[in-house]
Amino acid sequence: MATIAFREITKQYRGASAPAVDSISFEVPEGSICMLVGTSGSGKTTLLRMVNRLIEPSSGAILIDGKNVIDEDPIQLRRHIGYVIQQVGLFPHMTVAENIQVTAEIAGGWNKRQLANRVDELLELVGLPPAEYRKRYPRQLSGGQQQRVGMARALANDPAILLMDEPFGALDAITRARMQDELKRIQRDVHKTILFVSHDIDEAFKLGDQIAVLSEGQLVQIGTPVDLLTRPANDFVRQLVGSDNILRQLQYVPVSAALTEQATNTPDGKKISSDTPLLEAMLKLFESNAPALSVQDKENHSHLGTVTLDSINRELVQARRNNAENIDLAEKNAL
Ligand SMILES: Nc1ncnc2c1ncn2[C@@H]1O[C@H](COP(=O)(O)OP(=O)(O)OP(=O)(O)O)[C@@H](O)[C@H]1O
Repeated sequence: MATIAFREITKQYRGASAPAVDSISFEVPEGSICMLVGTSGSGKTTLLRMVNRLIEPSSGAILIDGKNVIDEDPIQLRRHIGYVIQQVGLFPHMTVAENIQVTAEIAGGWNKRQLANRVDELLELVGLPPAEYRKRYPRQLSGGQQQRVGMARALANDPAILLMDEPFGALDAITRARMQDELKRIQRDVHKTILFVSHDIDEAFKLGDQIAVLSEGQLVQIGTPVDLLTRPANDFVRQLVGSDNILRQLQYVPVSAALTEQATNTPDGKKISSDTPLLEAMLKLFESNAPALSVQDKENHSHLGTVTLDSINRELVQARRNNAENIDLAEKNAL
């Protein structure tokens, strides 16, 4: 596992009037997924590609476990960082197995049997039964299957870091949702530190432990999905993440935000974990016809309070009010 730390990282392309990435600092904790979102041209890909030095920074530092990537040999560095892009880039004349093992072969240190075992293990991991897919050629795969092979190839060397640049951008909505679920499942096993560029805010919410919002080369806000929804730094973030969108609030804000003050037990003992989204709590209240649910700490299961339809409604109204006040404040400040 590895931590990535950006320290005032800047990229000024020659001849450009402003930096593409402008003194950005933040950290991606090891084993977490950080989503990079923002409008087109805001610097997401540039930031991502500076990590494996496909693009050289103009100033600042990128530290991987405290070591500046600039001090590393770029080829060595790339062997330890998986890279997945939209145009998967499989070699058409090589089988699936050959495409996957090529990265491990380049890195060296594997014998034939180990390589074959590794390929099968990775194919299993990405959900392609080895016996069926090992010998196929890329043209015999669907777009989603090619993307799975791309993932397997990126994981072949067991890198601590994965860089993903709109990997699912070219897939239809259903396949994309399936790939997102697969990535979440794989991440539960492999615990990589993942930096993921996305144009799809729902994808960012679904996958991100953190979401970094970029605009014109600057980091506007970084936080958890719920941070961004409930405390957007400005109007740009509010619009981008849809903080006014009630359904999104219900989907992502946890019940712990809507506790009633009285920490009393519910009469029939219906329980719910504190990280359950409001929407799920509402459905459970409707389904069970219970007046309230007991909210339990997601770690130690202690009783934190209760949640009711009223308390959920109160939270939503309060969130709307906060949003309206923030808009007023932003407008006043702009005058
Ligand atoms: N090689 C380059 N030379 C000069 N300018 C570049 C180069 N690559 C990117 N840029 C500029 O840098 C800025 C940031 O580009 P970048 O591709 O990082 O943005 P992005 O947020 O990934 O965009 P998109 O979402 O459209 O892919 C843009 O203004 C782009 O025109």
